[in-house]
Amino acid sequence: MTSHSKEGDIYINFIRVNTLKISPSALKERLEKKGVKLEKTFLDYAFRVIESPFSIGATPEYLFGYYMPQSLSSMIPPITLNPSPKDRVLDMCAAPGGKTTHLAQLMGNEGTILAVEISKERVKALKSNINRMNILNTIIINKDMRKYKEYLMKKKILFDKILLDAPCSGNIIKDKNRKVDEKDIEYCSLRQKELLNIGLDLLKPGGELVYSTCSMEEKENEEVIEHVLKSRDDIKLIKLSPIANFIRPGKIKGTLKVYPPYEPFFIAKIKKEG
Ligand SMILES: C[S@@+](CC[C@H](N)C(=O)[O-])C[C@H]1O[C@@H](n2cnc3c(N)ncnc32)[C@H](O)[C@@H]1O
Repeated sequence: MTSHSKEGDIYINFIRVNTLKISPSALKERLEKKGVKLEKTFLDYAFRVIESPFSIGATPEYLFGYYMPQSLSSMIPPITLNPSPKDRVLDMCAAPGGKTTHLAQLMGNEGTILAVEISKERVKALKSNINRMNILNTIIINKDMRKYKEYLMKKKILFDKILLDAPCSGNIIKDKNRKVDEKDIEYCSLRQKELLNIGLDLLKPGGELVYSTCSMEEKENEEVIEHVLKSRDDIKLIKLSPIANFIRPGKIKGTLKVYPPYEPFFIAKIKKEG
C-alpha cells in the first residue's frame, strides 16, 4: 500500500526531515525498518516516499516531530528565501506551517519568525506543527495580514526576509474539491496583488521577499509580479535559476515553475532597494 498525503492522490509524495530533531540517516533507518521505502532527492534532508505500509502522516516518528510530509516543490520557496539565523522573518500566510517550520530549520531555530494566519481553524494546525517539530523562534499571530500591517507599520517593525505563500486557486482545488472558475482566479489575483504590496511595504530597505503559489494560472503568478514591478519604483526582481532538474524557468525571466507530476508551483524573488 502506498501512503497518501493531502496532494498524494495526484502528486508524488515526499517528506522533509526535521534536522532540528533527527538526522536524515537516522530517520531513514527507522522508517525503513518498518517497511517504508524511501528514495533520496536533491536535498539531503528530503526523501521521496516510494511505498509505505501505513499512512506516512500517522507514525510515531511523525508525532515525535521528526518529519513533515510535504511536496518537494513546497520546499523551494523557503530555500529561495534563504533566511539566516540573524534575520527577522515574516511568514504572511503561514498555516499549516510546512514552510514556517522549514524556515525555522534553515535558521537553526534562531532569529525570529512572525507567522501570520487569518484562519482560526488553520492556526490550530500551525500551532500543532510548531510544537511537534520543536520550533522555538516563531511567534504565531492569528490576524488578517491586511489589518495587521497597520500595526506593524505604526510600530516601525520591518523585516529582513518575507515569505508570501499566497492563497491561490490551487488551494481551492485541494480544499474544496470543486472546479475553479474565472471569478475565483480573478478574486485570487486581486487578493495576491494586495498581499504582495503589503509584504513589499513591510520589507526593510535591502530586504528580500519570496512570492509563491501552487497555482499554474498566469493571472495569479506572472500578472501579479508584473503588476508590482510596473507600479512600484522601490523594488527589483532577483533572477532565480532552477536548482534541481524538476524546476523549470518561468515565463518572466528569473522566475521558476514546477509542473506535475510534482506539485505545481510558481516562485519569484523580489528585493527592496536600499
Ligand atoms: C497557501 S496557504 C499557506 C500554506 C503555508 N504557507 C504552508 O506552507 O503550510 C495560504 C494561507 O493563507 C491564509 N490567508 C489568506 N488570506 C490571509 C490574510 N489576509 N492574512 C493572513 N493569512 C491569510 C489562508 O488561510 C491559508 O492558510
